[in-house]
Amino acid sequence: MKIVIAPDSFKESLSALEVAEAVERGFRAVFPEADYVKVPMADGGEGTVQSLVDATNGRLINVEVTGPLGDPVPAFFGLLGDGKTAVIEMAAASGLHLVPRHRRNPLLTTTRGTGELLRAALDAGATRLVIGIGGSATNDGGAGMVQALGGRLLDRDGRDIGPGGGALADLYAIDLSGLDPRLEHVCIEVACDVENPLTGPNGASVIFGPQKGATPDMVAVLDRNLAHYADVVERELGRRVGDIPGAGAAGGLGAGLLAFLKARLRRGVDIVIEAVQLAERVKDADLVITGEGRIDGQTVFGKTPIGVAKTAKRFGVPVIGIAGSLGEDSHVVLDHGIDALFTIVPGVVLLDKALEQAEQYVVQTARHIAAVYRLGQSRG
Ligand SMILES: Nc1ncnc2c1ncn2[C@@H]1O[C@H](COP(=O)(O)OP(=O)(O)OP(=O)(O)O)[C@@H](O)[C@H]1O
Ligand SMILES: O=C(O)[C@H](O)CO
Repeated sequence: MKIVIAPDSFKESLSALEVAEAVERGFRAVFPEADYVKVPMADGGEGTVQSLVDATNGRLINVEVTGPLGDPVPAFFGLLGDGKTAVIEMAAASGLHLVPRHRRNPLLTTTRGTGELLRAALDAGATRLVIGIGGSATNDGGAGMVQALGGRLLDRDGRDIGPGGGALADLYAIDLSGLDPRLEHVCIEVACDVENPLTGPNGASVIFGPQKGATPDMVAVLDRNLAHYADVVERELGRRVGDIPGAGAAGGLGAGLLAFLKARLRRGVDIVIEAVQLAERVKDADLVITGEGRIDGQTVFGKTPIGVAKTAKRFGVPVIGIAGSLGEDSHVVLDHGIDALFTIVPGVVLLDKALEQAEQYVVQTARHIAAVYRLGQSRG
């Protein structure tokens, strides 16, 4: 019997590999001889680098880069087992968690560090870049990112504009002649955490500016600046990117990646499914187990368990989902390829305890699931 275990991480408690190992332990108590294939998964969000490194026997590479406010921060990216795919979470370099609340100011914060991570990935020999974007402290449209890669964003006097969403007001011309030439030959795939456009009432500044420290007045300036930025990009490069869903992700980094690096935006879980060759691994499985920290009605919108379930269903393989917690509408996932759903918490416990005990709870739940599965087989 072959069992594929392909969960996402449980945020704040377990990495995807840890979840998979715990499931295997629980199942082994009932099916000691089964063949277990662990495939740590992700959807482009936090934990994607770790999962893909774990799933492909790749390695984490640590690099110091420019943080959102210009101070150096320790960051990382993953070089996957194929030696040519690098995986980057922009938040590792330019994330909101890197800026203390009282210093949050998207007029000033920059994605320069994200560009530096991309450069480090090129230095490591990557020819394919997967970039998960979201959770940013920035609203600069990816301006800092392209500057770090050798692009020049100039004001009317031909000087480089400064960092942050505030300085975009000065942008007058764009010169990409100094852009790192290696970028010509790499394929760049971007997973956005949201589908917002660059500007307007659903744009990056209005929807996500406040969480980054923008006051209502700042939001107005930031939105106007991103609109100006998009106009200059269109005039100078002939690319119109502001309305593409995801352009507004990570403070407009989505737009910057599309405009300057000709990146392709894709659903994160689809990128991961491809990178870990999930179809190949599940096609002859008897059972697939997936899961994530919380499963609810939103899970069907591009989250890992559904991506995994759809892949398994292409081969008619049954799928069981497990979650740290189940939201009210979690049953919706039963219409999207998950055949049965379980939560791991054994009783009424405080969230802190649930997070802390997660590993043990997963083992226990997996053991119960395996027992039910055996029962089904014995009636066979
Ligand atoms: N072991 C656990 N027990 C109970 N609840 C958990 C456990 N682990 C995670 N959760 C709950 O699930 C929430 C969301 O976790 P989840 O892993 O689904 O993240 P997410 O925000 O959907 O991540 P992403 O969108 O990046 O995939 C956590 O904040 C936590 O409240
Ligand atoms: O970084 C952000 O702005 C949000 O996570 C949306 O992408």
